[in-house]
Order: sequence, then structure tokens, then C-alpha cells
Amino acid sequence: MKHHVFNFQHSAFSTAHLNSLLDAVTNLNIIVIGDAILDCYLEGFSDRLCREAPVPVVTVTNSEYVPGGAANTAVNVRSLGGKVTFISAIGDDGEGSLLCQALSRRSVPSKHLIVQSGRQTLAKQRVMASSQILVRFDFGTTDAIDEDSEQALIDELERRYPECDAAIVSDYGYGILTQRVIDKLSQLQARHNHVLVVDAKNLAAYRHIGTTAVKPNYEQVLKLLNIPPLKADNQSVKSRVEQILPYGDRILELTGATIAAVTLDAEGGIIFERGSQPHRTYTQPTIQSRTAGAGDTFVSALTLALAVGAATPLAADFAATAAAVVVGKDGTSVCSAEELREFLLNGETGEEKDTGTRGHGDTGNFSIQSPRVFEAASNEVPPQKYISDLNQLLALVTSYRKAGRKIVFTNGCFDILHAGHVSYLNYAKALGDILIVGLNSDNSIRRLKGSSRPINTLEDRIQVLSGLGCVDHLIAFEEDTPSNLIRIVRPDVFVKGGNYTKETLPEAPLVEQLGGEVRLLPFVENRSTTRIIERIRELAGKGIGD
Ligand SMILES: Nc1ncnc2c1ncn2[C@@H]1O[C@H](COP(=O)(O)OP(=O)(O)OP(=O)(O)O)[C@@H](O)[C@H]1O
Ligand SMILES: O=P(O)(O)OC[C@@H](O)[C@H]1O[C@@H](O)[C@@H](O)[C@@H](O)[C@@H]1O
Repeated sequence: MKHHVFNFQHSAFSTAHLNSLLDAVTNLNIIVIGDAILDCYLEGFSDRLCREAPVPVVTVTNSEYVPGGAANTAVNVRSLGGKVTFISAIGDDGEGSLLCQALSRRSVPSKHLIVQSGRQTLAKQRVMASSQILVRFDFGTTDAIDEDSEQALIDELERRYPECDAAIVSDYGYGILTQRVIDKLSQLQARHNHVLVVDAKNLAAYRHIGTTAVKPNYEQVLKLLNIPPLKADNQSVKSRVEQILPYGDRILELTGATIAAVTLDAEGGIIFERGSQPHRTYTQPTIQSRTAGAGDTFVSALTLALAVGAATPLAADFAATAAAVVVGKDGTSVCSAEELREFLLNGETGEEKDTGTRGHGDTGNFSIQSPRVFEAASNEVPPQKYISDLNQLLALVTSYRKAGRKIVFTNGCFDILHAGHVSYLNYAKALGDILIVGLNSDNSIRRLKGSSRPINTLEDRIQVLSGLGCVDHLIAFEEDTPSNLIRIVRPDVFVKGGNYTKETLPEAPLVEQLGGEVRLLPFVENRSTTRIIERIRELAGKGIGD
């Protein structure tokens, strides 16, 4: 297995950061161009089966029409405080009128929609019984728009593009984003260089248009990379995050974007950016989320944040927080500025949800430079990563577990930190959400390695390891093995270097007994503290290096 070096950026944006961002995005002019859909919800109850066939009979008590697809993205931008120019094409039919009415009720103007006669507006009708979707019927024309509509749409884009603050493409592959429209977008972008975010089923089609960010979901990223989905019985790769993580550069290359925000539903997301370490966004996993369009919310919030110049990790956390608001809702949903504020007020940001303990690593602090421009600055002291007390450790892991975070634990001396350690710790972090490191105390190192060790005191080792973004928490232990810590942490994953085997690892049975998994990571050859010390001794013996 190829040994990748991963180093997540871990931000800790406070509620204040996200609130200020919410203020700053108000009234931005955002173009949303893409496939407008009318989402219909026929809601009712079912208490019997049909006589003709064993299918439920639903007594419909309510019907609702909601903007869907690109129209949902437009509504999300609006409800977060942006002004929207929504460009799409609909038919001259009842569904088209219902969609315009639904948009207007949500303060999104339909005056930029092209009406193509004879086209059937896209509509997706869900039949629900007691909040459960039983079936979805899809109607509407999915062929490319006709030439006249295409020209009208291009003209509209040409008129509006110069004055916008950012643009979103929401392309479900239903005929709005023709090659000519994409080419026009590319020309306009070359001229104006706006924040341009693309959410498209076929991202490869946007590779050369100067995209700022793309937002593929799991299926889209698999398609882009031409790789199969993760199988449940895969022994070496256990999560989507782990599967996608090595592909950051490839995704950026294939999409031509500067930023790729890959959303992985209940696993949150990974944000890749050229020249930066990947950033994770977290979510409270909702196993049976009935939301449609969390991705639309994510892309809307991400675009607004990038448009005011927020640093990418902050923009991503803002987007993840907005998505967290909608995943609690049923059906096609939006996140409003008020809901987001309330969510933040309750201390439930994407990073802090339920734990109250995050807030370590890169602070990504920012200040407002002009009403619309944010800039990253790092003048906050990172909160302590070191845990000095076992009760505090227990409280911490309990809250992480409650928030659905996957806890990875490893332990070691980390006496003179070297490249092998860094690579190994980054890899360990990638196996879950939170990495806790058990550090041998000075006495326990003396017992294990002799009286000349450690070279660096516990205090110094704590300080050095705290500087790594991948390490979330550190705790020292006096004993020869970290068994006591393992009993408290009950790690989901216990990690050691490949110089051990499961058989020679004394902690392995305990970890498995507690329901955790033991992972042995690839060993980086020729990197060890002992080797470094030997080398220094050799050189000193030759009289070199004084
Ligand atoms: N089941 C879930 N539990 C918790 N959070 C979720 C869940 N599904 C989605 N999310 C949140 O919403 C974000 C976007 O979700 P997802 O990856 O499903 O996008 P998508 O497939 O584009 O969505 P859609 O097509 O419904 O718009 C995720 O990164 C995550 O923050
Ligand atoms: O891609 P297919 O399934 O054909 O169409 C899109 C739908 O699944 C839904 O997508 C969600 O993101 C939302 O945009 C929602 O409004 C929309 O109806």
C-alpha cells in the first residue's frame, strides 16, 4: 500500500466567526444557473393495501410544491441573505407556473427564467405516507433546451455576469448547461474572474472554465475518478473519507478547480485546495436523514462565504453548519440566516456540536477588512491540547462519542520527532475524526529504553506534538503500556506502526474486547529516534558536528 502523508487542517471557528460571516454575506449578488425542478410532495397516510395489487393505498391529505434542483440552490442563497439572479429554462405549463409561484413565495424572482414553449418543466413528485417516501415520479423534458432558449439564456448570462459577486452552476444534466452555455460561462469568467462554484453531475465538462470550487458528492467523485464505491467488507479502507483522501490532487486536476469540497453525506466532507492540506468538515450523522438538497445548502453557503473572501476552511465550516441545519428537516429544505444564527447561538457549530471541546489547531481567525472582504489572520493562541486528568479525558471522549465522532488512539514516546512520526500520526488521524495520543512519561521511557532516554522531557514532547494539526489531544501515562488509557478512551481505532504485528501487540486483545479495531500502519523505513541518536553519536565519535 502506498504510504501517503496526510495532514488535515483543523479549524476552530467560533460562533462569532460564523456569525460575522453571516452578516458579511448579506445582499451579495449571486447568479445561480442550472436545472430548475419543481419538487412535489403528496402527503398522506396509508392504512390498507390496494385490492388490485399488494401496494399501499395512500389517502392524500396535503400537497406541497417546493423549488428543487438549481431552484433549491437559488432559494438557499436567498434565505441566507444573498440576492439571487436565477437563470434557467422551464416549460409554458402548469408545473412551470407552480414553480414560479413557489419561487416568488420565497423571494426569488422568476424574471430571468426562459420559458420554452413545448418544453415540459422538470417535476419530481414524491408520494409520502406518514413522512415516509413510498415512490417518486419524475416528469419533464430532460433534453437540451432548443436553440432560441439557449441564446436567450446566454444573453441573460452575458447581461448579469459582469455585475455579480459570485456564480453557482447547479447542473443535474437535464439540458440547461449545454456546451454553448458552458463555453459562454468560460469566456465570461476569463473576463471577470468571479468566485465560480460548480455543482455538476459531470464535473469533467467544467475543467477548463476557470472554476474556483467544485462540490462533488460521493457518487459524483467516484464517477470523476472512475473508481468503484467502497464495499462494506473492505478490510483496509473503512470509510469514504479514507477512500477519497488520497485523491485530492487528482480531483483538482480533473476538475481544474482551485478548491474541491467533496461532501460525503453522514461522514461530512473533505475540502481539498491547491497548495494546502485537506480540511475536514464534520457533521452529526443522521442515519435516516429525509432531507433532499443538503448539498444545495452546502454549495450556497460555501459560495457566499468564498465571495466575501473567507479563508477556505472557514467557508467550508460555514457551509457544513448550514447543511447541519437542513439535515434535521424533512424533504427539500433550506437554511435561513435566522435558523443558522439560532443554531450557532445554541453552540452547535459543525465543529463544536455537542462536544463543547473543539477549538484546537489552526485558529483560522479573521477580521473584517472592508464590508465584504475577510482575511485570515492567526493571532489566537490555540487552546491546550494536553489533558492532565483522567476525568477530563473521560468527559471529553464521552462527548465526542455522543456527537458521533470516531476516536483514534495511539501511543508512544515521540522523543525526537521525525518524518516517520509525522506521517504516521497524519495517517492515524485520517482513520477517524479525533486523534488522541498517549505519551509515555519520562520515567516510563527510562524503564523502557534506558537511563539516557528520553532526550526531550515530557513537557517539551507535549509542546512539539501539540504543534501538529493532526493531533487533537495528548495525555501522558506512567505505566509500561497504555491499557488504562485504552479502557477510558475505548477507541474506535487503535493504531500502531507496522513494526508490530497484532500478535506482538499486547494491547490488541483489550482494544478488540472493547469493540475497537486494531490498525497497523505502514512503517516508514530508516526513520527512528534511536537511529537519529546513533547517527549523532557516530558523528560525535568522528569529531564532526560539535
Ligand atoms: N445523513 C446525514 N447526516 C448528517 N449530515 C449529513 C447527512 N447527509 C448530508 N449531511 C451534511 O450535508 C452535506 C452535504 O451532503 P451530501 O454529501 O449528501 O450532498 P449531496 O449528495 O450533494 O446532497 P443533495 O443531492 O441531497 O443535495 C454533508 O457534507 C454533511 O455536512
Ligand atoms: O438527480 P435526480 O435524482 O434525478 O434529481 C435531483 C433530485 O434527486 C433532488 O436533488 C436534490 O439535491 C434537491 O436539489 C432536490 O430538490 C431534487 O429534487
